[in-house]
Amino acid sequence: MAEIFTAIGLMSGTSMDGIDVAMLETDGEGMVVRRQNLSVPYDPAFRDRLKQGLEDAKAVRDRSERPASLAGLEHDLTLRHSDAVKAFLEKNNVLREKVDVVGFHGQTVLHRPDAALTVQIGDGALLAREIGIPVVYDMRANDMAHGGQGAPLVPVYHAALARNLDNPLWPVCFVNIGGISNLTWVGADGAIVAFDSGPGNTLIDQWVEAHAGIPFDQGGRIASEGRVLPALADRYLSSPFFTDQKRRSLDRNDFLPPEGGDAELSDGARTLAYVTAAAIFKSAGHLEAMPKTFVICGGGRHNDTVMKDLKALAGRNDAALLTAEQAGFDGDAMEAEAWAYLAVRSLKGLPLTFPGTTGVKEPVSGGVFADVGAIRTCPRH
Ligand SMILES: Nc1ncnc2c1ncn2[C@@H]1O[C@H](COP(=O)(O)OP(=O)(O)OP(=O)(O)O)[C@@H](O)[C@H]1O
Ligand SMILES: CC(=O)N[C@H]1[C@@H]2OC[C@@H](O2)[C@@H](O)[C@@H]1O[C@H](C)C(=O)O
Repeated sequence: MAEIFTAIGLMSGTSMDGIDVAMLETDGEGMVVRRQNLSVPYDPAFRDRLKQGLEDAKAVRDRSERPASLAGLEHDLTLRHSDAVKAFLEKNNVLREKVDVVGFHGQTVLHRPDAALTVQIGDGALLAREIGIPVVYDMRANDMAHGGQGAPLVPVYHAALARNLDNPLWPVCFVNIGGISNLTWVGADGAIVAFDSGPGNTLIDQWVEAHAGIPFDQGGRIASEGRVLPALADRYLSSPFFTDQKRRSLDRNDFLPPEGGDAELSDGARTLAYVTAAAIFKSAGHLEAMPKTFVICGGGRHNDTVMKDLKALAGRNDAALLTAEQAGFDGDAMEAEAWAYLAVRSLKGLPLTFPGTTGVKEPVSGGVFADVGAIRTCPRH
């Protein structure tokens, strides 16, 4: 019988809104039992420190470099993850001895696939010592070392979930609308193709923060009062990203928010909501066959204006559109669950990425293993 692991995943995504914690029992292959999850938001002051960290990271040329400001941030970020794990265990009455491994994403502060450079801050050894559970971290580096773009990594988990769908119309496409959006196409035979599909919530967040002083457009309400400005939408949708066959992953700063004079508040939010939805379908146009079922995950599915546009675009493509919950999943916990799943695959030496996901030359595993007392590269890579 395949070995079953209890794993916790930790995700701090490009939106920098907080830490998602989720637990799974899994063999790292087809068997996935989803357990509890918890979201721990960052306070505004820490979000500001993370944003500054992205600025400081622009000077980094080697992924192990930590200018003084980043070293301190990495330390504090790691302790926040440790607190999040402890809060999760306590809230759910889970003994730490019952958890075999923690998958730790850390925070991406720089992602330049064109320069084979991706930097996630997060000290796996410190985390393992703090929580007393082995940690697998730094899961993007080995992919890049083998010619991949280091992202997206969630697709292999999406593919495992796709196998649990009741009677879907194939091909199925999982869409994660986080700070950046990414999609995973799964064929009826289990084949996967994946890539980042364009800007997600980050532009909307940046726009409403700059012009209304709020972190995001709750429910897409501000957007619902505006109208789409075609010239502004086109400025984003005509980006070379959408025609570049090689570019599969994006950095948070690859798309920048509009200037203040480009629109008033609600028209800007409305236009960016449309851009978020349209970018997904524009990118899906590169797939060998348009999906028949879309499963929408990530924080962007809470934006009703984005969802309205997505439904209209799916309708025009004769596709069904489901939220993660309608498909039987948890759209907020999915990335954290994926990091739990990836940690188990890493322990087993199974591939995390494939030529069809990150563009890596051949399927590769990855991750660094930090035992409660020592660090080593994961076994069997
Ligand atoms: N109720 C809501 N209404 C509108 N938007 C929301 C709502 N809740 C969350 N969001 C959006 O979702 C974002 C967070 O999404 P999510 O947690 O999926 O991103 P992430 O994991 O940080 O990003 P990525 O997947 O790019 O790493 C918020 O910044 C916000 O824009
Ligand atoms: C470098 C990096 O952190 N990329 C993130 C980001 O956020 C969404 C998209 O861009 C995706 O490529 C990736 O995260 C998800 C979890 C992934 O690797 O699958």
